[in-house]
Amino acid sequence: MSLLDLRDLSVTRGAVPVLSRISLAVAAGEFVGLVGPNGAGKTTLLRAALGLVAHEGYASLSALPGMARARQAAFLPQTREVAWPVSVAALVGLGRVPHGRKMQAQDHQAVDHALHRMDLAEFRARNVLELSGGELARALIARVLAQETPLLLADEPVAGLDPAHQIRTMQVFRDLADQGRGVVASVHDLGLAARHCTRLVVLSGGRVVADGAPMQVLDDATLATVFGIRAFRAQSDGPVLMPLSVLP
Ligand SMILES: Nc1ncnc2c1ncn2[C@@H]1O[C@H](COP(=O)(O)OP(=O)(O)OP(=O)(O)O)[C@@H](O)[C@H]1O
Repeated sequence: MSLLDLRDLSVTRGAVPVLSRISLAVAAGEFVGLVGPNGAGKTTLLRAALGLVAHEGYASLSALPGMARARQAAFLPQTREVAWPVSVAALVGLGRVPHGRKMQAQDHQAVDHALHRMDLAEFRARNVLELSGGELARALIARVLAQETPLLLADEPVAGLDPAHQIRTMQVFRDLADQGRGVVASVHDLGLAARHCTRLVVLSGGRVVADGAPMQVLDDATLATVFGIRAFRAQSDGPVLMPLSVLP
């Protein structure tokens, strides 16, 4: 069964087509990495899939009423601004709002679990306005984890995290997929994407230009034509891909 179904999804900004007839289904058990150069349409695709951007075509989530959609899919936006001086635990607890009741034991458990997964247990009482950029990014990821939805959509979740927390976050997402949930995340680091995702979708110029197993998708031709780079490949406890140089 698909957790997300997009059919002929198109978005136009002004007179400019930003997404052109994207068809994509995401099943339980998949961790889909959305990769592509700056401006390829990754953010627009995630937002249109959620119905946050006017679009043509069909997006299964956008057809749902707000609260039902928030119980089906959690969304981590690219911007990480928090305006209120609340505790980390209170921020993460906002992930429980779609479950629509006063916080109960299972809600507190979900918050604790999310804090632990993002290595934030010691920060739970800290004012979010006093976190570093990476700590705040992790707190916002914890919030979407606490939402405990079948599907998680994340826009550049590992940007700004240190290497250990990048790997840990990608592993958390992979674990969610392995446990039968679905994750779609835009990722610029092709090495992390190749290593942790079960599937990569390559966007370029608002179109899907490749879709499949990570190391097959990131072949020399795609790296050259879409990203303008060449890369080193190896195997070491899984696939290794290291961008090496920009092609002339
Ligand atoms: N409100 C807007 N008005 C006009 N053009 C827009 C608007 N929002 C986005 N675009 C354009 O749509 C295209 C896709 O933008 P989008 O943010 O989806 O790309 P992206 O793949 O997420 O890029 P990045 O990797 O830089 O975050 C870009 O060319 C961008 O300039």
